[in-house]
Amino acid sequence: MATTIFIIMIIVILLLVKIIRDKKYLPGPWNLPVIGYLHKLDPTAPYLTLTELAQKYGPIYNIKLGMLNVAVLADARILKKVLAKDETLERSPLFLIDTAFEGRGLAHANIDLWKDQRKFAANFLRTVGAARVSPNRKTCESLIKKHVDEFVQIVKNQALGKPLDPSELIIHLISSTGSSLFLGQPFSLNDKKVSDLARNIHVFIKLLMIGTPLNFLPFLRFLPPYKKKLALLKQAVRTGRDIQGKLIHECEKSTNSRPNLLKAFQLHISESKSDQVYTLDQLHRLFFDLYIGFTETTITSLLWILLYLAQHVEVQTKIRQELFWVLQGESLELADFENLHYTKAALAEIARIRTVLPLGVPHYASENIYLDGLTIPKGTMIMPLLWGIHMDPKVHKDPEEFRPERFIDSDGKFFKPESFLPFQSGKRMCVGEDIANMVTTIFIAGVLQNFRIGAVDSVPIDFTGSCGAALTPKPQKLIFTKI
Ligand code: HEM
Repeated sequence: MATTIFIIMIIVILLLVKIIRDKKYLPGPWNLPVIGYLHKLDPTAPYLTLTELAQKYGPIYNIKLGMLNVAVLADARILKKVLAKDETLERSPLFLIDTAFEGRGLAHANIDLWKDQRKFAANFLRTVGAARVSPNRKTCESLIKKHVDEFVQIVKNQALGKPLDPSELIIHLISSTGSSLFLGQPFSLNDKKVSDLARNIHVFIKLLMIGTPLNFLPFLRFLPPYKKKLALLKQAVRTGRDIQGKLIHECEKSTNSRPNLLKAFQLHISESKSDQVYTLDQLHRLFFDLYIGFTETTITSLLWILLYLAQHVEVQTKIRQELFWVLQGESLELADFENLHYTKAALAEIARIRTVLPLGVPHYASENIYLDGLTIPKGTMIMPLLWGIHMDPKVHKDPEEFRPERFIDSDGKFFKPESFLPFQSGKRMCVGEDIANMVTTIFIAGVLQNFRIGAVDSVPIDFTGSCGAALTPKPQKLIFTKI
């Protein structure tokens, strides 16, 4: 009996020490054993629950999701400091993500593979002109323009003045731009494989919601609803790999001389000392990651852009006027971008008010992180709460108001405040920032030089969105009329 009481006392003391030690680290709400704070996360909008907690506990706090410690960072300055450290380069273990990516590819690759593949991907993007410093930026610009022109022509010919849900056309625009860019092949409008892949990715990303309990409590996979979800995810991975296998195969057979991922990769297969990295499997996974990165985020961005422009006709007018003055009747060139201050401000405001990745892409503390007197313990998931940063009323006044002017300085020029981080920061920040900005700018210019965008009469635009890994707008119709 005395031994039992002694053991219980030791356990209680150890638990108390742990609780006190945890409290010393970061503030945060009380968590239940095993499930942590999962029961309180809004399953459809976890970024809102986490932003409310930031208002209560401050811009850096700790919660438990399942058994995993999570440091939620809702302050841009702190987030940048944390992501600048080599000890936070790794991705966090998350059951669904690990099941889908198996530590390979690029975006969720284990750290050694990531170092090599990140360099490879950055070089490849430079080669095809999809980077800020590249001799081939003009080629990339023409490629995007060609696809945007195609979009404009289809709307003109088939949907002018009629209610149109633009999502299918946008999916086609972006997925064929992505294929041209990564595989060097322009795919025809009738090639369903390309947009099927993007559609499949959309399903996949919806299933990959970071806040889902299955990510933190893998044993749930044996219960029916989660079992079904896991089966759907595995099916989406199989379908995706099947379609991309066909695309890569077509690329292999092609006589096209444009650079492509396959050629670049094969060059490494012959030069590489390690046959562990440059394998066919890794090529497929890398293509998948680049394709996901490219399609899901830019499709989502373009849809939000159309909805916000449709709601704010005065912003359309200002962008059109700016394009008129800067271009003077000529067509848009990359060199013009730096003079399109209002256009860039409008695009930034849309990226702020509807953050495409509201929970960012989490990292992981592989060592204790010491910062401004705070400690993030080794083994903690680092969650960049991008929504919380972009909607913080202390840094973005009246955050729910759509106001491009907040990105214009006193000289009338576009400026990027520190608290605007749609692509995160640090060594692992998005590799596609530059190409994403090229696509959105060329798109907005192409569309507004040809159309006035409006809501369908008496149907209010729905800005709520639905949240998987990305926050995507709900399907809805708009009207494109001739200017
Ligand atoms: C509006 C468009 C986009 C947004 C908002 C966005 C956002 C992000 C964010 C927040 C990350 C996580 C960075 C980190 O872990 O610190 C990321 C990573 C990544 N993005 Fe993007 N992205 C966009 C477009 C693109 C495009 C066009 C590509 C394709 C070229 C791309 C490819 C990737 C890849 C491969 C990663 C993983 C990087 C790594 O782990 O090293 N993204 N993106």
